[in-house]
Amino acid sequence: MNETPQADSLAEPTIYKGLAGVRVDFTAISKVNPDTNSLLYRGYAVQDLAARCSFEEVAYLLWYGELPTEDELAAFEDRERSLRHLDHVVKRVIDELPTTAHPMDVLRTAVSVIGARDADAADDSPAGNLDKGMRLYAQLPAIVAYDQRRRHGLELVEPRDDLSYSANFLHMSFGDVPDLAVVDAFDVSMILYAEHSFNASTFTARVITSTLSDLYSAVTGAIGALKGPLHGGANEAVMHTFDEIRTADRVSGWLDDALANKRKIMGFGHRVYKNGDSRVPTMRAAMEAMLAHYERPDLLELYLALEQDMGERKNIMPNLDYPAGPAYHVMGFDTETFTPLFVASRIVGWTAHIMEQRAANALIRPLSVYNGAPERVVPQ
Ligand SMILES: CC(=O)SCCNC(=O)CCNC(=O)[C@H](O)C(C)(C)COP(=O)(O)OP(=O)(O)OC[C@H]1O[C@@H](n2cnc3c(N)ncnc32)[C@H](O)[C@@H]1OP(=O)(O)O
Ligand SMILES: O=C([O-])CC(=O)C(=O)O
Repeated sequence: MNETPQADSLAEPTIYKGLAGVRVDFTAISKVNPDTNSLLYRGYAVQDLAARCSFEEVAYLLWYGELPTEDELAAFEDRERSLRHLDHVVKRVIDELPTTAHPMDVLRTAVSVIGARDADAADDSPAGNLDKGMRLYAQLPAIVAYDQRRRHGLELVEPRDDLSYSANFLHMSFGDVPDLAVVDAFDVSMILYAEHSFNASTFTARVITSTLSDLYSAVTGAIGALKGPLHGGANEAVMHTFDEIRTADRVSGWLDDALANKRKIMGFGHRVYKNGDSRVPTMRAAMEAMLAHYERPDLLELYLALEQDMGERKNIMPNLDYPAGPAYHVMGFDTETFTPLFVASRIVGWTAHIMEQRAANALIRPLSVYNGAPERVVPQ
């Protein structure tokens, strides 16, 4: 595991397909430990942060390296609340897009527009990047909420500056603030999704940053990487799976077919965790609270049946997207909005990594082994 590709003999190079098991850099932002099934953000266990902190405190922690004092938190919250309004040009551009466009494409486009309108887009100083990160963190909820509403023929709901990040996100999405239990469960999901070391989308952001490109370019690339169903797109795919299966008694037959057809079961498995995802117990508790709150025992039955059957047949455990999908569903989000919710949270982790990469940069450019046609002569 400590061997690097460079250590291989030139005669017989080893291919690290998918970069599996390769360590490409240090990071001080989070530690994923598959041996202990644990995840630390800046040294703090994620389940403790979810139990005791708000998403705002966790965002501050990931960016600044320490939890905020009371005064620091108040100033941070004030700043976030002051930046919540959807830019009118971004709204106009979104209005030009078909309502059939996938919300991840809308979000990617919106970030591009914000970047192209930022006169300081090229300022990649730590302060400049922190400022851009803060603006995106504050504005992505308005974009996600508005896009969902317009797809349902509903008007934009303006943000409220007397509400927390999560309460305001839900208010902009649904036009009212749900019970505190729902706000808390949503906040927990934001905390759990915020950061996960060198996952594919974060690595994409770091690759783009390594060329000295700007933060907006890195974030649009990361959104593209997160969209795929092997990564963030899995939370959406989990709900499609549930829609397909419909009831718990159909799980076994459905799984027979799916596995016989070599389908990947969305929301299960992980590149790093092989004995269960550190975040699942916390998200599962939040999801169970939501299924009880919205009186959906049928969905819990289906959830448990598929989890059990996958465990027994394949010994593959759920990842964070598995409990997040049904939780977002009962909260009232449409399925296509699930991965944009992931983006709204992960913007914090991505931008922390962009700043870390920028502070100790090396161009990311691995090697490949050519296996195409032998050298030949171009016909005259
Ligand atoms: C927040 C996140 O991004 S978490 C990840 C979200 N993604 C998903 O939920 C998509 C479904 N899961 C998967 O496709 C995979 O588990 C991944 C992509 C997440 C991880 O993949 P890898 O580390 O490359 O594992 P790999 O694909 O090599 O799997 C090893 C074996 O388990 C099988 N396997 C892994 N996950 C699954 C799954 N979800 N369903 C069925 N089989 C699976 C593979 O088919 C493979 O079997 P084989 O050896 O017989 O070919
Ligand atoms: O770490 C990964 O490969 C995927 C993941 O769980 C995440 O990005 O949250």
